[in-house]
Amino acid sequence: MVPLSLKADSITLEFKGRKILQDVHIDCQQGEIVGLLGRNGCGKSSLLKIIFGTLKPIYKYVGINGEVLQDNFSDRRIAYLPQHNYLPKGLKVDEVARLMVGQNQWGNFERQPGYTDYKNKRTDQLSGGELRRLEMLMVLYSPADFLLLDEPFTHISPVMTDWFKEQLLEARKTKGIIVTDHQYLNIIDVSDRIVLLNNGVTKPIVDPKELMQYGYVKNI
Ligand SMILES: Nc1ncnc2c1ncn2[C@@H]1O[C@H](COP(=O)(O)OP(=O)(O)OP(=O)(O)O)[C@@H](O)[C@H]1O
Repeated sequence: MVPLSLKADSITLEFKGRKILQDVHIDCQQGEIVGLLGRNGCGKSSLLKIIFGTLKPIYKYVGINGEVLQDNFSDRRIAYLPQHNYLPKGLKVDEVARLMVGQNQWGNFERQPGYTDYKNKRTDQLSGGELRRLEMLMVLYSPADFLLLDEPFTHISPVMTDWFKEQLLEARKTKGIIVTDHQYLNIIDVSDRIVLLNNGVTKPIVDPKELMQYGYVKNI
């Protein structure tokens, strides 16, 4: 089967006349992990929100295999993990999981300790890290073909980081993933290729040492 291809192109974003993204391009194939790096405030979260459809830019093209997508959150072809916790407080974990997890993924999802340990609780009874792990699991096991993950490594402990990298590689078997985080070594470790967002445009990074030339890291 030919892998699906997500393409975002010509993305231009301004906030109150300040240009954030200038004709940005990024793409991702089913079966690959693309790591998105960039300094604070360069527009990484905005770019993911635009691809997902919750932020309206001046111009965008977002498509899968040439089919233009508008509000990707409504047809669930793309799933998005926002930078901050997204599950409202007071929801029953098992009920919200059944809404978010893909039917064909449920069997694998319901065996995950990140779900079984908390399935009889409410979202406000979990710690920040427990909630983050649950939110990540729900996105990873969603029915979407493509995942956009904003800072999944932030706020989770080292052992959880290793667990999450394994989960990402498992999800990659059937999905395409764009992931951003300032824990750049984890991003480099888990990604098939790296894209740097710098001065409003994306640049492919072939050698991690280029990240020094662009001033993203001092040493690598
Ligand atoms: N709703 C908004 N109104 C005005 N400016 C905004 C808005 N959202 C974001 N910005 C600005 O746009 C720029 C890009 O923000 P964005 O959150 O996309 O950056 P980021 O690369 O994800 O940053 P970080 O790595 O710090 O999370 C920042 O300068 C931010 O202050």
